[in-house]
Amino acid sequence: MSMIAAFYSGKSILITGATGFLGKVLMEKLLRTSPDLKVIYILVRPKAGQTLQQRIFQILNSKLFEKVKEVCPNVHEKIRAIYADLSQNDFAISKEDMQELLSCTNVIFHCAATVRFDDTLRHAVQLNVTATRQLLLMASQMPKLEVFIHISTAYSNCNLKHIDEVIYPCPVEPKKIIDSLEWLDDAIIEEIAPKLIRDWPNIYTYTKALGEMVVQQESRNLNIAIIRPSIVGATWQEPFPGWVDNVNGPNGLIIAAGKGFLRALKATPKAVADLIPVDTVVNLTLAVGWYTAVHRPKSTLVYHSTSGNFNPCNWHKMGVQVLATFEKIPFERAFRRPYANFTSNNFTSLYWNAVSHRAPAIIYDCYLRLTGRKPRMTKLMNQILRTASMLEYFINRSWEWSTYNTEMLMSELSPEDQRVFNFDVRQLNWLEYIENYVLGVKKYLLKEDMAGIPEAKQHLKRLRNIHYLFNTALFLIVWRLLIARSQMARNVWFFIVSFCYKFLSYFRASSTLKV
Ligand SMILES: CCCCCCCCCCCCCCCCCCCCCCCCCCCCCC(=O)SCCNC(=O)CCNC(=O)[C@H](O)C(C)(C)COP(=O)(O)OP(=O)(O)OC[C@H]1O[C@@H](n2cnc3c(N)ncnc32)[C@H](O)[C@@H]1OP(=O)(O)O
Ligand SMILES: NC(=O)C1=CN([C@@H]2O[C@H](COP(=O)(O)OP(=O)(O)OC[C@H]3O[C@@H](n4cnc5c(N)ncnc54)[C@H](OP(=O)(O)O)[C@@H]3O)[C@@H](O)[C@H]2O)C=CC1
Repeated sequence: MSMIAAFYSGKSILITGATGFLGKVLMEKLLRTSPDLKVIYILVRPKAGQTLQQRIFQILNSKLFEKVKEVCPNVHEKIRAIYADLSQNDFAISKEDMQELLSCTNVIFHCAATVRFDDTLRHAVQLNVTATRQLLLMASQMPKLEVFIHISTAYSNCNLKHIDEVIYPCPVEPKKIIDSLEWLDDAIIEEIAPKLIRDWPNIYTYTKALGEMVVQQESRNLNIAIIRPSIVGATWQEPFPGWVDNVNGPNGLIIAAGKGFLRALKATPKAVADLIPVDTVVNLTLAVGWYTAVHRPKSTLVYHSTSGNFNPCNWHKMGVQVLATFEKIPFERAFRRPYANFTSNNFTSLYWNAVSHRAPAIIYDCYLRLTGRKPRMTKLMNQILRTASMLEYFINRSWEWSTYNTEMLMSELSPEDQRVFNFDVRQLNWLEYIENYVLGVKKYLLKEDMAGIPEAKQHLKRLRNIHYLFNTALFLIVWRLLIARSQMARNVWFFIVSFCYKFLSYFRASSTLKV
């Protein structure tokens, strides 16, 4: 019997960010392993013209939840969606709902955040810092609360090289920042933002660091733990391999590379690609929830959910495997054949951007214009290059994350829990994982059918022929221009032609002799 699963049985669990990538997998695993939990409260806002109910209906009827329905047929009854906007005062939750949450909640998983690297400082602080403080305040008024789990990121201290499982202080107190945002206007905030974030690469990682500090300062006598995942990727095993549902992190770049838009990346091939499957993060999160509630550690423990020091893989290996998978399982209607180049040199990177990215986009847009269609490739390419440049910081460095707490927890689990809530990435086979990942991107993000693979392969062959034809034509044109202008080029040309002629004559003569 799993002790972790038993712990969540009968519990009322509050999840923020349940409609996000991590939140959905967390909700799925909870329902599948503890189908007799009492209720999962999820704080949701209406979005993209959908009501709360429509959003939940769509999530629960997605492929991700198919297995859950076998063990928990009344899954809809287990989820109680509560209208909330985390950027508002009191989360804009109604009085009745708030009362219910305060009196019933046993466990909190705080996953909600803005993960955009380029968000405004005001919005990122509202979501990643103020909302965390507000949730902690709510938690302190919950008499039945046993544990509060805060999801942070392994990159919250990415301005350091070696990162321990401790909360590091930020140069400016979060409270001071929250207070000043109340009276400063947006223009001034954006002006001071670079000075505040100092050596953090973006507002996201900086505000996640502030969020952790808030957790430490406002923890009162709450039973809290922090999880720090690195780059969260598609599912490894559960509920099935390769599930992924947004374009964040590597996903968008995998699409761009598979469709042949992105053919070079400013990356350090030997740097560690610290990817961690989302189901591994969820298993660790649930195990930490159980451990913290049952063992009540004296201080707030931080757990790193990273792969680098258990089972390292570098960007070169990952890139090669991604490309190999594109050969086997190509994406449909690629713009160019997937090809790749990692370079850490600025000049080479500029060269590849011009030759491999911008020039083909401009040529294609000219073709669209000439055929009376609207040009779109340059805009798309700019978007992809902007995204790639935002992620560059993370693919050109390696970090060392200590994992004492994560390893301690692993040793505390029963063999059954180690199996059901496996977060041991030493067992992960990268080649297999990446293949499933790319397949998942094709199936669940691009919604492409496997039956289209032969046609996609044909399309790539056609692209290869066009590529050869284009290169040959380009070579001949350049050469013709050179010959017309330079005596030296003419001499070289006559030398090559006479050499080939002599070689062929010799070959013909020797084959005639043999006969
Ligand atoms: C030595 C030789 C070796 C050879 C080997 C071969 C090498 C191969 C080289 C080339 C090929 C590459 C192959 C790929 C293989 C592996 C991939 C490696 C990449 C790994 C990247 C790792 C990055 C890790 C970062 C981790 C940081 C910390 C993790 C976290 O804690 S949180 C989660 C991270 N958060 C995010 O990822 C959010 C990032 N996104 C943003 O901040 C923003 O979206 C933005 C990028 C700033 C863009 O903002 P905009 O306002 O301009 O646009 P908007 O958001 O409105 O979106 C516009 C449209 O673009 C789409 N889009 C958004 N994000 C992405 C994306 N990441 N990729 C692609 N497309 C994206 C979006 O959907 C919109 O589309 P539309 O709706 O159709 O308009
Ligand atoms: N993905 C990754 O690579 C990593 C993620 N993390 C952390 O994991 C956690 C989850 O990330 P992930 O699932 O990837 O992110 P997503 O962007 O997929 O999900 C974010 C969630 O937060 C919710 N949210 C955002 N703003 C509000 C708001 N104003 N009111 C209510 N809900 C809101 C979103 O709701 P809605 O659907 O309505 O937008 C969504 O459910 C975050 O704390 C993140 O920092 C850490 C390391 C890596």
